Amino acid sequence: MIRLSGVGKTYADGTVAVQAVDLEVAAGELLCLVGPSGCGKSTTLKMINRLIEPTTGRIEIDGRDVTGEDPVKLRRGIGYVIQQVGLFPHQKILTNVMTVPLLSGGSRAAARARALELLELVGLDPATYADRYPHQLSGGQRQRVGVARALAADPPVLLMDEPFGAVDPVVRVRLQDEFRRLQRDLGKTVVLVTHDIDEAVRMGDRVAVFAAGGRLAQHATPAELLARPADDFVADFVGSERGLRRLSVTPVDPALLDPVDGVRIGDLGAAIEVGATLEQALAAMLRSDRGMVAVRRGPVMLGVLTPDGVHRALRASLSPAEDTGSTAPD
Ligand SMILES: Nc1ncnc2c1ncn2[C@@H]1O[C@H](COP(=O)(O)OP(=O)(O)OP(=O)(O)O)[C@@H](O)[C@H]1O
Repeated sequence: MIRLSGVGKTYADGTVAVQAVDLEVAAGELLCLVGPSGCGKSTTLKMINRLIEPTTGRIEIDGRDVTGEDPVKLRRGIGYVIQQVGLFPHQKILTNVMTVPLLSGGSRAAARARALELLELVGLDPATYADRYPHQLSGGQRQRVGVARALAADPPVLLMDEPFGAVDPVVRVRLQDEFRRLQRDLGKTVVLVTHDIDEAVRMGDRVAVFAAGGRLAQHATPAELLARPADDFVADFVGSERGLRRLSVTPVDPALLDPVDGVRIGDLGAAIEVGATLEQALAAMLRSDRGMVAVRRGPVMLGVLTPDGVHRALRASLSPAEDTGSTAPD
């Protein structure tokens, strides 16, 4: 859906912000751009909606070369969410969300109905919040309005620059989870910039790690990135806790469970649903103080997961080519 081919940006003063980057984002996928300060993440994002013109390369959305399009029209079809939400301070929340549909020529009644629906969708009760002004909201609530406003024109693509940067860690995790659910439900294609590796691996279907000088160091799924960093820079950036982080991005694999037969009911401890991550499985084991946890799909018991099973699941989550530590067949 979005394809960057050899896209680079050198600013007028000679600063190389982005070096020939190749990236693809499939329809409905969420890609996180992550890396240290000044490595070209925002520049890359802004080249997609032509707030910044690339010096080299080509950007396509749905096969259309966007460099040939009218930037204003292009931006109406691409939602944009930034950290300082940029709400109009003297307009009510409802009016703020209605702005884009009105600009696109929709009727007032339709824009209003859509805005009310979106406020509901992002978890802001319209009865309470629609008539408030931005300064009467908390940072997290303003961020939700920013997301509602970006969704108002129903764009297939959303670009987000540190969208949850201004809120405290607890609210941040909640917003991340809620947004991820919303994005999956609505099937939006999202490119999200963050400097936080935890946010990147938590939210991204794929993660692009940028290094100094706008070099794309690695583009991979969170599990691959944490298991096999491409070089020392990425290994350092994902941190020494990457082993632990892998637990939170690796789902429980039903094929790797031990059979439930022969396990005494009293030894089973807690039960988790099959979609859970290994981190949630371990947390359940620790909570129930047992060396295993039952895994079920609805009412059906699939098997039990043990710490050894967790280890096997981590090994199995690597693609065969990457699993250099695997034993040779006998
Ligand atoms: N208008 C400009 N003129 C010259 N250099 C610029 C300009 N805008 C950005 N830069 C430089 O380009 C590089 C990349 O900047 P960019 O904002 O894309 O980085 P970033 O990864 O988003 O950083 P941060 O996480 O700090 O926001 C930086 O070295 C920055 O100083």
